[in-house]
Amino acid sequence: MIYTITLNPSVDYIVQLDNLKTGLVNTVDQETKIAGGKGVNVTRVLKRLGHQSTALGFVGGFTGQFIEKSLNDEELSTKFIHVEGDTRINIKLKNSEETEINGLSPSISEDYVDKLFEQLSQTVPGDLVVMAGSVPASINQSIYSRILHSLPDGVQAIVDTKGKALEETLKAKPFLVKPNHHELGDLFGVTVTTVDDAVKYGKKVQAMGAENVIVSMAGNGAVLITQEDILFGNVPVGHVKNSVGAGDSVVAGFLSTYIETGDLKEAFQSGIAAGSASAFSSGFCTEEEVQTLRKKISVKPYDNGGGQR
Ligand SMILES: Nc1ncnc2c1ncn2[C@@H]1O[C@H](COP(=O)(O)OP(=O)(O)O)[C@@H](O)[C@H]1O
Ligand SMILES: O=P(O)(O)OC[C@H]1O[C@](O)(COP(=O)(O)O)[C@@H](O)[C@@H]1O
Repeated sequence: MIYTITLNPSVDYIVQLDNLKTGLVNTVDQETKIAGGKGVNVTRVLKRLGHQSTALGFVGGFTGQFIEKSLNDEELSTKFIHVEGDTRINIKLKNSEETEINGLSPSISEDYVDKLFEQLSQTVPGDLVVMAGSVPASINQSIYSRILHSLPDGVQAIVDTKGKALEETLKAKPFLVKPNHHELGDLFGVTVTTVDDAVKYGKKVQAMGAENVIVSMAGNGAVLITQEDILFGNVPVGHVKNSVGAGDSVVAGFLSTYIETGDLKEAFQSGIAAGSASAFSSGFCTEEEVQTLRKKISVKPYDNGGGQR
């Protein structure tokens, strides 16, 4: 079984507003409301790539109902824990740049966290757990690490988070983490701009405990650091329509091929393809789009001396 955990899901309110005038009344040009949050998006994309998973996490209020209904309409399996308060709304404002305003999550009491641990006690060796997204302020930032320690041997865990939650997670030795270059830089108080930087700081993340590390660098390619190799993959050229969920698609694309082949390099290639396919579409990637883009990506050993900067 595959489980995704979204402690902090969201209703993503994605608006196109080409000519924003601050301090005045604006009317959006286009809008979409979508059930989001990192683990939720991983469950969604996994299904598109032919893999069933169950979305776990906390939802509450009218926004929580919207998320559950949307996912059930998409025939995705969910076992959310219902909390008091409204699940947050995240505004994604698109014009010549993308501005994000993420809402506050509801307060989640320890009883609900205990319920999540109860659900996870059902996991068995061979299962995969994806923990993705921020940790609500009311929950200790070490929760992913606690979850990792609670899982039976033989359950592999992928963690996609940032800041303190990422730092804490590494101590519990996850199978894979996927920071983007901003999140990687923030962890060390530096700016990561080049592939060399991504490799340098990605290796530090590995030394801090992650077995494998993917550093995604938006349009500048991605790096995979495994126990044996350091690989670089280009991203295909295309028009980015909506990058919300592109990183989550990398995780889903990777996982989907990893389950099928057990091959990290193949999985990495699919991850990039899924990320770009989602970025190039107004919603999320389809399997066909991923297969098409996959052929345009070459994954090569990172060459310290050569032209991948
Ligand atoms: N300009 C782009 N061209 C092609 N692919 C892109 C572009 N921007 C993002 N992507 C795809 O989305 C993935 C994730 O983007 P990134 O910005 O690194 O992460 P996140 O969405 O987590 O912030 C990239 O690895 C790539 O596959
Ligand atoms: O939990 P966080 O880190 O605040 O992120 C939540 C946001 O990330 C998303 O999952 C999108 O993530 P990516 O663009 O990185 O794939 C949105 O659906 C959501 O609004």
